Amino acid sequence: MKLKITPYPLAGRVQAVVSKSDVHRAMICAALADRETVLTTGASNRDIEATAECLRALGARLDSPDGRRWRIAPVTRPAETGTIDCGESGSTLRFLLPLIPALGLHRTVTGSGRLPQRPLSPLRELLEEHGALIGGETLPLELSGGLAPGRYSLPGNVSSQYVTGLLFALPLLPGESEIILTTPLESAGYVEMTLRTLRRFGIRISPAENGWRIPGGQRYRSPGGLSCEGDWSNAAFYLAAGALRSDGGPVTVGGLDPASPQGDRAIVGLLRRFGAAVEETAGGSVSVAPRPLRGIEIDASAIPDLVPILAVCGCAAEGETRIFNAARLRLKESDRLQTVSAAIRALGGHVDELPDGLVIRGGALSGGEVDCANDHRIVMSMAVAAMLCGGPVVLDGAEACRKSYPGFFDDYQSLGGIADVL
Ligand SMILES: O=C(O)C1=C[C@@H](OP(=O)(O)O)[C@@H](O)[C@H](O)C1
Ligand SMILES: C=C(OP(=O)(O)O)C(=O)O
Repeated sequence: MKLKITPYPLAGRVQAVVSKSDVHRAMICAALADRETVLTTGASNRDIEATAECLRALGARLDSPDGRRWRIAPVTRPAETGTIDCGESGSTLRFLLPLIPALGLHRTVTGSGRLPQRPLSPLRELLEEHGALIGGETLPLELSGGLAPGRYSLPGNVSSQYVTGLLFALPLLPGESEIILTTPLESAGYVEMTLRTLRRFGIRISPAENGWRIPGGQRYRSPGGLSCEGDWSNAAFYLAAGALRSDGGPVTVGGLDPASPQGDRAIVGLLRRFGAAVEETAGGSVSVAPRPLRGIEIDASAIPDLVPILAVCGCAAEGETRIFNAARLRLKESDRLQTVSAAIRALGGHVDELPDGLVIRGGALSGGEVDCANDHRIVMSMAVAAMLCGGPVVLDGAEACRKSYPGFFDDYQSLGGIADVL
């Protein structure tokens, strides 16, 4: 779908959508638990649907009678074989892969879009070392065998999703296991989210030197009901929009927990460092109003998903914005260092692509057509970048926002944005 955006300053209030990261974790724990769980999530998205479908294929029962809550009955007697389709969701794939051998199941695991190209080593090798049998070079993979408790050593800078996947599976094994990180952990907030959800389901995990110790033989215990939290990653698009034009804003996003373990909460401090006026209220709202912005240096190791929108902020800031420690961005739904650079250039901006980062020079944007590369975060960041353009912007492939935020353009229009299907 091609969408034409007519530049207009956004202002007003929207409610945060649910964090898909929080929902994936809660759904998986609920599917492993001792009794039914009701999750309150609000509206769903493609990635959440992918996890739900995969958990069904593992033998859990999930239904969402009102589209805002999920009733999840745990895996009881799973079928011997079957296929689990992770769609385009990297989290779903990396979180569920270790569970298949841990539960002693035989499954074909598949996925689409860029997922087959996204890395699975060293998770795959670790699982094979510990007894899993994995057939196929890339997706679809055939998994069987079992998983033995023990020492799981892996680097911390490829994807934190590997660590999360192991943290779900290892408590189910008959003996104690350890996860040892051989390099410092990036995206650490996501592992904090995992540990918090595991605690809510009664799973004990203790920190150890460079990793965690995981007692075996544990049972997931359902808390009965659980509410998933608002998404700082997607809120960041609209919070940034509040800062970008002197004749726009303020933009307020409600439903955000200031104490959330989500690393992307860092958007508040980053927008302040750019120079924006940011106000947080006790009720969980954040309001951002424009001020003159200046370029800053940003270490992206803990906040990979913020990079596309931070690059757009860089376009609106005076001077240079440098984003570093972002090599992992090449392994997402698109090679985001390349696709963000190409998109900003297509709109007339100035950006240099480095092996592990971006340098953006602020200045006026003209407008133009952007290939969104089937990447939701490119769609949403460039819809916001359109506010900075002198002429219209055409987003080619705007439907990719369904991966995490299907209502993105409804909210865009409620803030005054002008988006027309071509
Ligand atoms: O655990 C999660 O929910 C996620 C972890 C991050 O990935 P990496 O750890 O691979 O950076 C992030 O980019 C992704 O959108 C969601
Ligand atoms: C990288 C992302 O998700 P995933 O890895 O789950 O596909 C994302 O949402 O930006």
